[in-house]
Amino acid sequence: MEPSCGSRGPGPAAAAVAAVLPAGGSGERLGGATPKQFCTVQGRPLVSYTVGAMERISWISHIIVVVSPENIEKMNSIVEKYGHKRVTIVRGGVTRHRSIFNGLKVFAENNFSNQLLQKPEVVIIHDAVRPFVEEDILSKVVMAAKDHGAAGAIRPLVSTVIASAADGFLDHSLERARYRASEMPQAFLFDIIYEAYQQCTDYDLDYGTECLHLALKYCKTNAKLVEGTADLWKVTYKRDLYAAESIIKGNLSQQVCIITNVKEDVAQVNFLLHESLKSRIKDKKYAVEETQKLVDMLEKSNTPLLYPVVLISVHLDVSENTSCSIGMEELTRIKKFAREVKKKNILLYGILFQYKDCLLLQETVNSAAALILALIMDRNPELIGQLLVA
Ligand SMILES: Nc1ccn([C@@H]2O[C@H](COP(=O)(O)OP(=O)(O)OP(=O)(O)O)[C@@H](O)[C@H]2O)c(=O)n1
Ligand SMILES: O=P(O)(O)OC[C@@H](O)[C@@H](O)[C@@H](O)CO
Repeated sequence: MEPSCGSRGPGPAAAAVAAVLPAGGSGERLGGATPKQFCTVQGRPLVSYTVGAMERISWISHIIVVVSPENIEKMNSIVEKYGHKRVTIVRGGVTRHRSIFNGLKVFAENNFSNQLLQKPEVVIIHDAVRPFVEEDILSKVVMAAKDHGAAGAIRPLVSTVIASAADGFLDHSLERARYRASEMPQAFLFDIIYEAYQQCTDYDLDYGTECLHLALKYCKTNAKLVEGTADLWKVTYKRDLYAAESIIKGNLSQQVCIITNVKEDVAQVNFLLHESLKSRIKDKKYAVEETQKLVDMLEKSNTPLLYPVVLISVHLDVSENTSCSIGMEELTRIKKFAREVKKKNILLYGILFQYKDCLLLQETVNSAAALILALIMDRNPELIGQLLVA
């Protein structure tokens, strides 16, 4: 008997779109005691970036994060600390498919979680360890799922796929151009993917890796394949975590608020420094503020600091004499202050800008700008409170 795999169109009770993020794995291939979805990048768990990416999309009505039973409390604290909304945490299973199935049940079975959420028309399934997902690809797979029942992001293969014979020698290889790597996000009409999971065998649940396959096998639904972007990759090995950190730092370093003090005698230096920085930073805002006042502002703002905030205090030494005008007492004060604000997730660095010879001003400005960019990019907590000489 043909399984009833739900209608192609949205049911009357259908809400908009929901997302299920499987985050219940142990991350064996990455190694270490902490499952990769909870490994921190810039002090923030990887899963929080992925949840944040989904939250930024207003038409995703609900986000289901599926975690193993022993990590439910940890996930609850992440949701609270980073102010995540529209999130429901669900108990995972021993395999990825079982976790995803559990995530879907929250929309269909009363007794599965303490709240039955309105069934979505379309459900996105996206690995929680794929943090770099943008609205464009999500919109494409959702629209394709609405039209075709299922859709998934794909990417060109980097390596050729080969088949090994029982004796461990090459049996045959596949013509790489005819194949693609199945990535995430994927999207399905809820009724189709839920029916597929209800129909599938334990073997599928325990050994399968492809949701699109379940929709085809059990609901005769050929998923629409959507070309994805290069940053949809999954954090699997340690190198992937380093790559994720580098990308996140790079993104953060393009958002800079340049604070300068207001004293007239340094207006020229401020202007030149801004000019030198603005050619190298995409998304910059300017403000004039004293460092302490800025720290107080950050402290009083009740929005959680999702990332370490980099503050760079530029100390101008315009004295005529050759020796440095900043003594050990001031250096110690700066270091102490930096340690204090570090507890508030603020990384404070110092730049000593010695402006003695106007002929060298532009050179010194460029050196200061290069140091500032390096500090913003590197965000090394070991350098806080140090005074680097431009
Ligand atoms: N029982 C499982 C296994 C995996 N996943 C999730 O499915 C996604 C992709 O799976 P994978 O990369 O294989 O994660 P792990 O199983 O944790 O990795 P490994 O195979 O290296 O242990 C991850 O977000 C992972 O947390 C899950 O929700 N439940
Ligand atoms: O196989 P793993 O459990 O490592 O990761 C899951 C991936 O297979 C899956 O996310 C994509 O291939 C799309 O199905």
